[in-house]
Amino acid sequence: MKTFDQLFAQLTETARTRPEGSGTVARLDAGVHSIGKKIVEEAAEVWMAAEHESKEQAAEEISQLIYHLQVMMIALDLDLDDVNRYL
Ligand SMILES: N=c1c2ncn([C@@H]3O[C@H](COP(=O)(O)OP(=O)(O)OP(=O)(O)O)[C@@H](O)[C@H]3O)c2ncn1[C@@H]1O[C@H](COP(=O)(O)O)[C@@H](O)[C@H]1O
Repeated sequence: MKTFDQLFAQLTETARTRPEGSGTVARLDAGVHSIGKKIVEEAAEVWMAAEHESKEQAAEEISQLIYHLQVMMIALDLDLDDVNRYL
């Protein structure tokens, strides 16, 4: 289990060190267009799970959406403060 900030720190480090086999590195290399499509897909899965599936499944889909949003943040070279200032 990890928090939002801990995941962001991990993904930032992954982007810096580029370990072999990392899905995050592959997503970053695929670029903003590809990451954006994945965000839209995961957002739809959150919606469907919220309406038609269990709370547990909705929570899992929400976690995946958060992951892809963080990948987009890193692709755009945004850090947590860049986003937090609008919360
Ligand atoms: N939290 C996540 C996470 N959430 C979602 N995903 C990815 O997003 C996909 C979303 O699931 P889908 O049901 O859409 O699966 P899919 O249709 O097969 O997706 P595609 O792989 O085809 O895009 C998952 O299969 C993962 O590839 C994640 N990948 C990684 N993480 C975290 O990121 C860390 C670093 O990951 P790596 O870079 O892969 O080492 C990991 O330790 C995890 O903690």
